[in-house]
Amino acid sequence: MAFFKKLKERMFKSSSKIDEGLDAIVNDGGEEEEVVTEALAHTQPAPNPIPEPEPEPEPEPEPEPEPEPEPEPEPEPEPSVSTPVKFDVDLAGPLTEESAAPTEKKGLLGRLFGGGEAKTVIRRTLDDEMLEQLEELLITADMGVETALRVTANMAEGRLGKKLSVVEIKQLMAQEVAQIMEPVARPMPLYAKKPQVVLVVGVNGAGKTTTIGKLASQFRAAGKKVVIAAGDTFRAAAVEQLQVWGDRAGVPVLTAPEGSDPASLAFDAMTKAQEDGADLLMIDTAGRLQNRTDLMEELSKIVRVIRKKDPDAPHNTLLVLDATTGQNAVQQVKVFQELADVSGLVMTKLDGTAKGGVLVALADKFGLPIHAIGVGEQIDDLAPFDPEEFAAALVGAE
Ligand SMILES: Nc1nc2c(ncn2[C@@H]2O[C@H](COP(=O)(O)OP(=O)(O)OP(=O)(O)O)[C@@H](O)[C@H]2O)c(=O)[nH]1
Repeated sequence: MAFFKKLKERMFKSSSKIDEGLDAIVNDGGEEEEVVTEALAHTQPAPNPIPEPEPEPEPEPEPEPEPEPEPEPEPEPEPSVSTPVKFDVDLAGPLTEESAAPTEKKGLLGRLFGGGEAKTVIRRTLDDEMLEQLEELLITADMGVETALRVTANMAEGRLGKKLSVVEIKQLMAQEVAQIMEPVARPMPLYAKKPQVVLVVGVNGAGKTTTIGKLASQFRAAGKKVVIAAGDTFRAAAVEQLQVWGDRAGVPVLTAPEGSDPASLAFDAMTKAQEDGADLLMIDTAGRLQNRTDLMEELSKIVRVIRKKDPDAPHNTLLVLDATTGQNAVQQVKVFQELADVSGLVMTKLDGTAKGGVLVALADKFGLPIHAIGVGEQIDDLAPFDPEEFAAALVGAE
């Protein structure tokens, strides 16, 4: 729950983009409606229930053959789902005869008892034009055309012609996004195997080093013994940075001289991790995509070498992606799937970008497990991926 608050704050750029877009869409052709809120319920102006896809069949008042001669006054047929009255009822509790009374009566009653407060909310009828606008908005949030189409089509199912407010659209959107992401939300699997080898791949600057540091710290806090191998031997700065993270996490970092063979370092690290009885060995790698053939050769050599020690290694190949690259991340997944046997994704830098929607596109397109998300540069700014929380933070829903 605490992380959700942080996630919402950090994903402000993505959610405010969607927020502003939704305001413009609903205002364009929407109509003001008056709703009555309970004074003590500090809710959004219009937390009307989202219209259900299928209209509920009206409950037929069954004429019960009562043995006792007690003529019960039957309730009036219910008002339509999207009236302000229903909203009041929902806030007040279960539907009762009194609470199902028409709007004016309820509003008056509310006012008489000092509890009702009239507010206006803008609702727009969901039609093809509005759907197209919603789709465009999601595309600008980097969700990609196909995924944006899928989300809006699911939102529309059984709801065309219904009136929706911004708050309701957000809830609906969050619901559909979460549904797409649910199947891929899986923490990195931990095996009994010692050491479990985690190969970390991704382009330069994606956040590999930072992610390794954060993960190492979390595993260590969970009582795991971790060893890190600074496999990007081509950049002295990368090695130094990893050492800093290792120190922070209290985890040993194995390094090799600049320009030396990363596979040889990986082999040494594997030997050390085995000798030390480490639970996890995390291997950082270079990310120079400019020369794909070299990179592929380098990665496959690392894999070949560590397999001499354990034929099942690496047990996980994590692809780290930078959210600020937006749709470009889609291309990166394709390329790294060719270069390595990617088993899961970590998306970094979801803070400070309006392109968070790309993670939805990745979930939809590749179905690869999403293990964690990064929302800052501090050691505790990496969290397991929770689809509902992510979806709500992305669209700015409660
Ligand atoms: N805002 C933010 N910055 C991040 C996040 N993750 C990493 N960074 C920053 O991104 C920059 C690059 O991160 P690194 O971990 O060095 O990336 P790398 O993939 O190891 O890059 P190379 O060492 O160049 O291969 C650093 O300045 C990090 O502090 C995140 O979740 N949010």
